[in-house]
Amino acid sequence: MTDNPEEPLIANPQSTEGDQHDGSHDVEHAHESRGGKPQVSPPGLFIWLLTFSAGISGLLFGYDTGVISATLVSIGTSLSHRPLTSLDKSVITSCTSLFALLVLPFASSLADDRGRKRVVLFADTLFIIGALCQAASRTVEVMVVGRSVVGVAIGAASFVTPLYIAELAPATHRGRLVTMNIVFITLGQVVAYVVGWIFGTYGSPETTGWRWMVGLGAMPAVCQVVILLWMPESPRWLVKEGRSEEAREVIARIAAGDDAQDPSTRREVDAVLKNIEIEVREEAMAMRLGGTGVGNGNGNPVNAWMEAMRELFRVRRNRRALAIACLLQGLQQLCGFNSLMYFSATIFTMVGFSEPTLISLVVAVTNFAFTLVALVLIDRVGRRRILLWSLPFMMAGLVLAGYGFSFIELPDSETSSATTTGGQGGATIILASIMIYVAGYAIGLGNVPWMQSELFSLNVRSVGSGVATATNWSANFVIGLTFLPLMEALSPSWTFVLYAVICAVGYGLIWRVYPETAGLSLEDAATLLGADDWGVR
Ligand SMILES: O[C@H]1[C@H](O)[C@@H](O)[C@H](O)[C@@H](O)[C@H]1O
Repeated sequence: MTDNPEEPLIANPQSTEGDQHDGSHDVEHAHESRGGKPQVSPPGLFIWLLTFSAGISGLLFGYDTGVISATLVSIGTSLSHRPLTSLDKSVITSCTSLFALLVLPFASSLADDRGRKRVVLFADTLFIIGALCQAASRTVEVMVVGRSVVGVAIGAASFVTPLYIAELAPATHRGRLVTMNIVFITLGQVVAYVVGWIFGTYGSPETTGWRWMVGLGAMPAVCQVVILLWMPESPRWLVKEGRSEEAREVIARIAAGDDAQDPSTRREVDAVLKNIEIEVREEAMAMRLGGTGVGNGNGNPVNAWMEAMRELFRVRRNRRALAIACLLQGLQQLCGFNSLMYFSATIFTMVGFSEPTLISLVVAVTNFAFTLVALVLIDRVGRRRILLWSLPFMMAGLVLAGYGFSFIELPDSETSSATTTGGQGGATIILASIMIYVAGYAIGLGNVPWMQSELFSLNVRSVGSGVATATNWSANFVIGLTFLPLMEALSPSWTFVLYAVICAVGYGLIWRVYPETAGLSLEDAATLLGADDWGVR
């Protein structure tokens, strides 16, 4: 379908016409109404339940990344009987991103070998162990071990949850359901900031307050284990494992919101299953012809992973999918958003706000509120368009923040703990511009990169998503490490302008190479990239 350059690339999510002309029907959840007008039924209760249970991983991801800022300022001398040094703080913070990064190759190979759901359960076990380990820690070293275990859990969950949801979701609602995961991440960050503020203000931080903050992370993980035990595996993975009958049952349960006994629903189920089977067969054949072995690594997960990696770089459309996914994930972090997530209290102290932790809640709440807006818009507007619309707001916010900082007079060094002699006007401009920037980020770049799995064809979907997620965590690590030194070396104004320049470069690249994938089936979206113009037209 995608070879036709005249084809509309923003498939109307209210219509399935664009998906049906190649014989492989993408009729998920769409029907002809009496008037002959296609109708899309809302996702059924089951698919919402599934998304909700899978989304708890997002809540844990958000909570554990957000809670560290409050924890660090509450620990006092309760670890190793001494105050934390700057090095302790950096190691405690960054070991999480580092381990999130390191686990990805293993998580993606495990997801292919054992299934998506098992990886989510594996991550939960680690979330629980990591939370308890942190809460019980008496020394900095044990705390670092706890944060690293949580890092492994976050890395595995951040990669497999969007994949699991995308493979279960009907095409017409996929964007919205994957965005639900980001809603949970940003909600987790809001909860972490609120919990941090409550325990920091009203608890006894030096003794137990901070232990509660980190220990509470175990609770959602326990709930998720219980719910997920009743949830099915991804039908696409089941077909790949030769378990088509089980896959049919799952697809039927997903379609049951439309009445499973209805003949048109049964036809839908058959069509969706056939579509997946065709893709799995074609890919196995392509791998054989390409001389990359039998396509399953002869039963050895490491060989299978290596084969999939070779396939990822050998085939043009896979390389392109990878380039786009890594571009978006890298940009999501290099635009500087998480420097606000981790250091907003520091920034607001610097510009002279008296309640910096409360003000920094503005960042988390704006991020959450505009992720909800994205939830409504994403399938209607489309991924490419929403990015091209929101990036200019981010750039404007960053440049304006840079301008606001020019009113603030900082002492010569120590930007992190400085007080300001600047006027109220500068502080207000900075707060308003940061809100514009965060809103733009949450609508586009905060969630679109996580739609990455729809760019890849099935045989490389898991490794491709893994590499792209690794790009995200590497860039996250770099931003966390360089923000404060950059503020000192370049000045706050130029640091924010630098992030604006990165966004501008990203805008150009997205405009050039990122095609619209909204409303397409995962199979069609992956095919789009084979076109000469990268599918952008
Ligand atoms: O999509 C999420 C979300 O935008 C979070 O707020 C951010 O902290 C994460 O780094 C990102 O991956």
